[in-house]
Amino acid sequence: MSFSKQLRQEADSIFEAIFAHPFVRGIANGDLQAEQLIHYVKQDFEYLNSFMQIYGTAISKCDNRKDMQMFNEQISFVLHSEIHPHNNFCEVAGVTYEQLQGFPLSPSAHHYIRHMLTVAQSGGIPDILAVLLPCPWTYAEIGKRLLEEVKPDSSHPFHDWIRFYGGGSMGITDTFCERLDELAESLSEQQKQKLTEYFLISCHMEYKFWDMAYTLEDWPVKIEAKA
Ligand SMILES: Cc1ncc(CN)c(N)n1
Repeated sequence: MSFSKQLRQEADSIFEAIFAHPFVRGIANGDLQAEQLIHYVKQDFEYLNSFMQIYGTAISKCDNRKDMQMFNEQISFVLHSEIHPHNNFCEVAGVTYEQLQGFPLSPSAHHYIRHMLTVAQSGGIPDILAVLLPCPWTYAEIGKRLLEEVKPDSSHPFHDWIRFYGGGSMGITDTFCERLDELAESLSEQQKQKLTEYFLISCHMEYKFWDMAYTLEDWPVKIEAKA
């Protein structure tokens, strides 16, 4: 079995928990509250900014143009395409996208971003692929499942979101998996164990990110903004 298939198998219970999470069920049923959508977009805007910076770190560590191109194309995807699902949530919540930008991170978003940044700064390309993969992978599978289950028409509030993530092929997930499998061939079992740990923590953090949005997670003590 390929290394990426092993990763997917090890993470299966986390993927299933994500599919069953009330925020994901809320996308299927179209019954999320405006504040939950707003909290999600505020946090995800910052998350995707950091994600692009991590792609930049990955590019600085590449030793060939093919890998550089792979990461570079993903920066463009986030900048120019991944705004559509955010706009879908904003429209349903009745706010503009611009109103939701520049907010501080909530604990789970902070934790997830710091996890990816630490691995990206200390590791090489295999480490970076392992820590980033749950982001496209879980969303592609959520999208596919919801597309099959809901078969949303244009009257479904999250029609655009579901079609965006579920409509394509596995796209970048397959590309990242293929590259990771190639690189894993020359890694020791110990190194692969470390990559597995990075991957599983990111999967757990994908779950926590949905939970953060659903519960409107915030820091336990409020600090008054300075005048
Ligand atoms: C937290 C999170 N994970 C994944 C995705 C999909 N790129 C996202 N927008 N946000």
